[in-house]
Parts: sequence; C-alpha cells; structure tokens
Amino acid sequence: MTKEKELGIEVDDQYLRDTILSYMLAGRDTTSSALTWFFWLLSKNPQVEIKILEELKSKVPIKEEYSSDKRRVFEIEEVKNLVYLHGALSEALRLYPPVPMEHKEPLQPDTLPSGHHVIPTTKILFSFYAMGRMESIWGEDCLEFRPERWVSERGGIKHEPSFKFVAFNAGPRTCLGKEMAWCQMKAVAATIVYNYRVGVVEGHPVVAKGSIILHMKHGLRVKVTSRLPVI
Ligand code: HEM
Repeated sequence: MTKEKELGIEVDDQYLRDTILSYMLAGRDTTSSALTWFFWLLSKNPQVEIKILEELKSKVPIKEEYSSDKRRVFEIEEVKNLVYLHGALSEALRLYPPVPMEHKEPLQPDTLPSGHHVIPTTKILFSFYAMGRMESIWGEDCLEFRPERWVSERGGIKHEPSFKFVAFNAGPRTCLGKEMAWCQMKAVAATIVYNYRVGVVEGHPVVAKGSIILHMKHGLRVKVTSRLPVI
C-alpha cells in the first residue's frame, strides 16, 4: 500500500494537475503583483530606494562592491534579516495586497462583533485593500508608504498580528507559501535594486485591475539601467 492510500488520498493525474496549478496560480501571480507595485512605489519614493540601497551595500563586503562588471545576485540567507527592505515590501503588501478581497461563510448561525447576524448562506466579503488603508487600524498616516512603520524601537523587524496585516490571510487558511514568498520577494527585490535603476516610463497610466489578483491594468512600463560602473 502506498503512503497516499494509507492516508486516504487518491493521487491521480487530475489531483496532481490541480495541485500544481493551484501552486502556480497562488505563488506566481501574487508574488509578481507584489513586486510590480513595490517597484512602482519605489519610483514614487526615491528616498526609500536610496535607503534600501544603503542597507544592501552595508551587507556586501567592501572589496566586492561594484568592483567588476558582474551582476551581484543576493542569496536568501543574505536578505532574510534586511529590516528596511522587509519594511518596504510590507508597505507594498499593505497598500496593494495581491489578493485584495476575501470571503467567508459561517458554518452555523452566528453574530459578528459588529452585531450583524449571519447564517450559513450568508457571504461575508471583506476587503484586504480597504483594511490596509484604514486609519483606525494603521493610524493617521495610513495612506503613506512608510517602511519605518515596520521597524521596531530596537531597530529590528516589527511584526504585526496576521489579523491586522492580512495580505497573507489569517487563521487556518493562511497562505501556505508565505515564507517562500518573503524569500523570493526579498531576493528578487535586493538583486534588482542593487544592480539596476528601475524608472517608470513617464506618463504610463498606473491603475489597478478589478480582479481576484491586484494586477496593474496596463502593466508597468519601465526603463532599466545598470548601476554598474562602465569599464
Ligand atoms: C506575495 C505573495 C503572496 C501573497 C500576498 C499570498 C496571499 C495569499 C492569500 C490571501 C491566501 C488566502 C486565499 C483564500 O483563502 O482565498 C493564500 C493562500 C494560499 N497561498 Fe499564498 N500568497 C502569496 C504567495 C504564495 C506562494 C509563493 C505560494 C506557494 C508557492 C502560495 C501558496 C498558497 C496556497 C497553497 C494557498 C491556499 C491555502 C489554503 O487554502 O489553505 N502563496 N495566499
């Protein structure tokens, strides 16, 4: 008897197809949407880009810094604890959550903290997008892109409860790929910011597309230039 049969799981082609597809959809579009908004926010906030670059440079051994024509690729271990980069990515996820909406249905009749009575056929829709911009949750500067929000008094990463920072959902259906997503986003963002300047093409319209993933309606047109010294 195979392990799957012991566990009562039937692993047929359809199961494998659905699993692979859900990982591709859950892990690809979300991360790419997050990074797209992140680079757009950086272009609007050059002071943040400078600070990220400073943080990255502080991690690179001096003799290595822009010393050759080789691009530098940041490894996951190097970027894991970058506090300011973590803050900047968190701000992008707070203001532009790749999954902007979520819905739930109660299993039994219940009364929500708001006083609303709900029954099993009630669909409860809530907006992660709106929650990331609520003054009652994030304070008066809730609409500002401020990575410092995520830096603790002692200079470490300030963690927020998942029911407050809901970009990865909260509770039993929390994103299964959350840690992988953080690693990917940090490694990609660090490698791109360190090696290139990403400038958004002037006049390019940036609007969100109404969809289950918060894509940019017209994509993001950018001009990429190398930071490497010309040798
Ligand atoms: C910035 C990147 C990501 C964000 C913002 C994100 C966000 C979310 C959210 C909000 C959910 C809950 C969806 C729902 O219940 O309707 C979810 C579920 C899920 N995510 Fe992610 N995700 C990201 C990256 C990833 C990656 C990289 C993977 C895996 C490679 C992944 C795998 C999954 C899976 C398998 C679920 C379903 C979990 C379940 O239903 O129990 N996600 N994600």
